[in-house]
Amino acid sequence: MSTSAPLSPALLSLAGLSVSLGGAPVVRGLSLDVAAGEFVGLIGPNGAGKSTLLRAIAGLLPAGGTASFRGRALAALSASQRAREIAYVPQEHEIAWPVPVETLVGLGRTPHRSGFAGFSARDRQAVLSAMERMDVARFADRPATALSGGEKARVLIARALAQETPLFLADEPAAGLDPAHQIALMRLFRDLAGEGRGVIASMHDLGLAGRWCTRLVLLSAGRIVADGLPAAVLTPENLRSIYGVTGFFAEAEGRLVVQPLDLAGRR
Ligand SMILES: Nc1ncnc2c1ncn2[C@@H]1O[C@H](COP(=O)(O)OP(=O)(O)OP(=O)(O)O)[C@@H](O)[C@H]1O
Repeated sequence: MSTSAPLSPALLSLAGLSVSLGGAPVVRGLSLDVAAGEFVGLIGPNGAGKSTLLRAIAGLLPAGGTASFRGRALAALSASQRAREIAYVPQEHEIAWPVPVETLVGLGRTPHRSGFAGFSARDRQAVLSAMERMDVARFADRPATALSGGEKARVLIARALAQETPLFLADEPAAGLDPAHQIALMRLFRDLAGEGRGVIASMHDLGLAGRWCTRLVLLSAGRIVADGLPAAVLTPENLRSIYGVTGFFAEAEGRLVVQPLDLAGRR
């Protein structure tokens, strides 16, 4: 029997993960491995459990089953150990205090700093690089509350990037961004995956998901109903049965183009 190791060992392994909210099961016995180098788009209709799953992986919700990171139980990691491994960008872009953008992005370095030590050259470089990658460096001194919705979203992604974690989780990160910044974000996530990190992002824009993710995981009612290459997941049948829509499918520049067209069953 062959015992050769898999080519890409999993960064994240979920087995039988379950989460209940308000007494109701929302994520139901979900198993999933995500390897370094993958940009996974988590897709599915409203209420499918995407945010709940991301929040459970980030350690913000108690979950049943097992979740491990590079073979270690996530539950055994301290909050700061976990924050050095996994960054999470929430769906809400609320910023409570008028702190300068650079200070807010600098909070992403907290898990790497000890006590009240100042910022190291490495910390400053990580903050600057994250602000540049998210095109917010020109706002560095501006209060983070004095930004547009999309700019705030980019600042919060920059804060998570500054964490420099092997795994990056983002809940609908493309929502509210203009097309150029959406595509720049998709390119960034592909680059992070190319650097050997793992990215899991929930997405409603099936066009972006189909075109840029290396893999799609389709959730419905808390369960995975399809998992694989974008073209294998975004099929006419899955669009109809899971989303209740018809779609236009094509290929451009070697990658999938998907555009939802109408409610299924309408003429
Ligand atoms: N605190 C709560 N108590 C009870 N049910 C909840 C609670 N929070 C969320 N839910 C339910 O859990 C289900 C999954 O919610 P979740 O936010 O994970 O879905 P989602 O796939 O991210 O949806 P969306 O695309 O709308 O963001 C929904 O049916 C939601 O109503």
